[in-house]
Amino acid sequence: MRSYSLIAPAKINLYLEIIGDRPDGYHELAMVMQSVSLADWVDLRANGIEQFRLSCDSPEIPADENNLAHKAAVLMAQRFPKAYAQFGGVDMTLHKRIPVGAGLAGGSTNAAAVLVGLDLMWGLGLTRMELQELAAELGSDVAFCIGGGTAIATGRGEQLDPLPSVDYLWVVLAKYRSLPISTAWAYKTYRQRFEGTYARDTDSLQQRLERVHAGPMVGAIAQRDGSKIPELLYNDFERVVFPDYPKVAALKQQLLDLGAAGALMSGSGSTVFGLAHSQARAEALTAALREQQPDPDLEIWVGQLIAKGIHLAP
Ligand SMILES: C[C@@](CO)(OP(=O)(O)O)[C@H](O)COP(=O)(O)OP(=O)(O)OC[C@H]1O[C@@H](n2ccc(N)nc2=O)[C@H](O)[C@@H]1O
Ligand SMILES: Nc1ncnc2c1ncn2[C@@H]1O[C@H](COP(=O)(O)OP(=O)(O)O)[C@@H](O)[C@H]1O
Repeated sequence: MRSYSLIAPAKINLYLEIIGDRPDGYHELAMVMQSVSLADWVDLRANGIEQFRLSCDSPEIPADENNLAHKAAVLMAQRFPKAYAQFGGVDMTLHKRIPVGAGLAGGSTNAAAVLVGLDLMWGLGLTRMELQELAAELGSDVAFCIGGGTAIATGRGEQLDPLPSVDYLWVVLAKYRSLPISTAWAYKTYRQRFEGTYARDTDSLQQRLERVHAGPMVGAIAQRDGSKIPELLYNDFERVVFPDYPKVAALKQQLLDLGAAGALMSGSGSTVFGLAHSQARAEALTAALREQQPDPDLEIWVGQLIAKGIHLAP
């Protein structure tokens, strides 16, 4: 086929623990990642020339070679030069719905969509594992975005172990448009403020990883215990973001006060999400939040936790 439309879902982190420094300057993580129904659309159209071109409906992100989707296409061309020479490049169109600097992996999921789309277009037949290995070269979260769903993510975030779906839960996502947070800033600040706190932990890294695998959040998901999951949400990044961005902390409290079953900041922020046990409750929560905060700067989406990553548009 000469063109593909792919749906690229955002992610949230149901659990995020920073468990150590790594020699490569990154951080060792123990996370539970979760795809949500809020998604971008990524259109790919073969252009018959050896060039990748990108356009995007959001002025907030680069529409050039700095875009992570463009970087994904260049990586595919480098790895599969024969296919590139045979099929040529693509025109990529990003229809952005996922906010930027939101802790929702908007850039990562666009890059994942380009990897999956070019694999299909060029007939490469790459396995999930091969796609994830390419993805990890582009960013720590890109590998998860390929298959999505619910998964434990360790290492830099690219080592994945699938978990049973929690698609029986609903989510309300809320973010101040004018308040993006840089992932690099969040990690740097965490290191400055808390360096040594994980080093003082007497458990070895292996023991800490095992503890997370055997931890209550993973247990609740494995047992399909939807009532426990909202109580077990956790994110270390709240420790650096909340003191510097009190509006984000207040938003989480507001979601809880309005009856969210649980609430948490996603990734390095600034999105805060609330969980609900039904669509009706999620919509009631959205309406109550909107009524309390008519501020147009506050964007709110209602959605579902979903069991898939990149997929073809219907
Ligand atoms: C925090 C998380 C949680 O899911 O998500 P976001 O809030 O960005 O969505 C991720 O770890 C973000 O992953 P991603 O956005 O792919 O990160 P990268 O591009 O690889 O790295 C961006 C920056 O974060 C730092 N980084 C990233 C991952 C990691 N395990 N340790 C780090 O220290 C890197 O040093 C770099 O400065
Ligand atoms: N396709 C893309 N979509 C979104 N952001 C992108 C993309 N390509 C590059 N970026 C850049 O990545 C940075 C943040 O990315 P994003 O994925 O939105 O944040 P987060 O890591 O918090 O989820 C921004 O500086 C943005 O300009």
